[in-house]
Amino acid sequence: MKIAVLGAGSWGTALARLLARKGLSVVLWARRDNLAQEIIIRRENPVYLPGIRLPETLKVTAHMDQALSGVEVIVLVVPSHGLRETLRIARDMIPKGLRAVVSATKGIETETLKRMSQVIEEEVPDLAARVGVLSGPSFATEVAQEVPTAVTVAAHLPEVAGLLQELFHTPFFRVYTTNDVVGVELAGALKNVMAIAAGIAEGLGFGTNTRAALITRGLAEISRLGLVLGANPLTFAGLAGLGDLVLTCTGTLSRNRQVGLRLGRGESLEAILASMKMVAEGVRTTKAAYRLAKAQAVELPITEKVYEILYQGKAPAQAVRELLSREPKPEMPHYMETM
Ligand SMILES: NC(=O)C1=CN([C@@H]2O[C@H](COP(=O)(O)OP(=O)(O)OC[C@H]3O[C@@H](n4cnc5c(N)ncnc54)[C@H](OP(=O)(O)O)[C@@H]3O)[C@@H](O)[C@H]2O)C=CC1
Ligand SMILES: O=C(CO)COP(=O)(O)O
Repeated sequence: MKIAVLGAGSWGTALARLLARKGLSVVLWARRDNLAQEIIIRRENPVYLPGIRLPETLKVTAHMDQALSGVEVIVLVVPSHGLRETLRIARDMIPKGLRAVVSATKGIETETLKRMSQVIEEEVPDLAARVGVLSGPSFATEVAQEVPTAVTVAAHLPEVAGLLQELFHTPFFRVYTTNDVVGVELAGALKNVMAIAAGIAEGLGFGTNTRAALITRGLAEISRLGLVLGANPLTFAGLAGLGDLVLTCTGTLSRNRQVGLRLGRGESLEAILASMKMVAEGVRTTKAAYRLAKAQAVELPITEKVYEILYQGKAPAQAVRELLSREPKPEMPHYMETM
């Protein structure tokens, strides 16, 4: 089976490596030819996944027609703000016999408030039935080091989920399936907002109590919005939900948590972003989540404070004071209380 991985950042490179190591025929598409050439010559992605040797069999190109020629599965791993543009380049070259397209991107489009699978369905309607989503706690570097990892694949059709499960499964990469596409996508996107919040708390010098509170109340917030948008609430207790939330709020490898950490220590967002080569999806997702919450009239207090810090210049310490001085309330919504 031939597979195209579109996006030669850390995650695209790690997933392409995983698939190629399984003996599959894999082409990695980079949008810049100089990066593609560097990867081919060095057998390593020096910009996004340094120090990881890539298999000789892995093909790399910056030409979309070459990447998509004869493929049966497409893996989309460009940042969320580049997905629509990438699909527009690719759509006329997608072979008729494509069996599945899977998004490994974690984000929500800021302008349209659409999830990545919705963007795919909109840009390439013929593929709507064959869309899947891969998400869960999985730092690219650790996957490339073959550290035991478990993730979730979501698809509306069981045969698509099954195909993708078999495709990605390895002795170190365990893949579960679900049909809750909405829940898995929202969980993967929104945890990045909470990772920024957890980083801010750490940057301000708070401790593990604060982090645990943010993870738990963050999960409540994600579930609240997810429920309104049609997700299965149990998804948020799974790998794409709690699993990824814990990973990104605690893991030093998280770029979103790093952004928060530096904000909490007093750096400006502009300076932080200017110094980063890699994407921190949570910065854009905060704006999307804030807008979604307003549109759906759902209360997201942590997201709202992260939004004010990122986009309205609020001082992190002031945001924390405001968060804590909100009116006391029950932990669970009334309809979930047993007495
Ligand atoms: N890294 C990780 O551990 C994980 C990441 N993800 C998700 O995967 C997605 C990709 O992230 P990741 O690989 O880490 O990102 P990186 O920051 O490592 O790399 C970004 C890649 O996307 C390319 N790119 C940037 N802007 C565009 C655009 N507008 N159109 C097309 N390509 C573009 C970059 O190319 P160029 O060099 O030319 O700028 C680069 O190849 C994100 O949604 C992320 O949340 C999910 C799980 C794990
Ligand atoms: O999504 C991720 C791990 O599951 C990666 O998180 P960061 O983008 O914060 O590094």
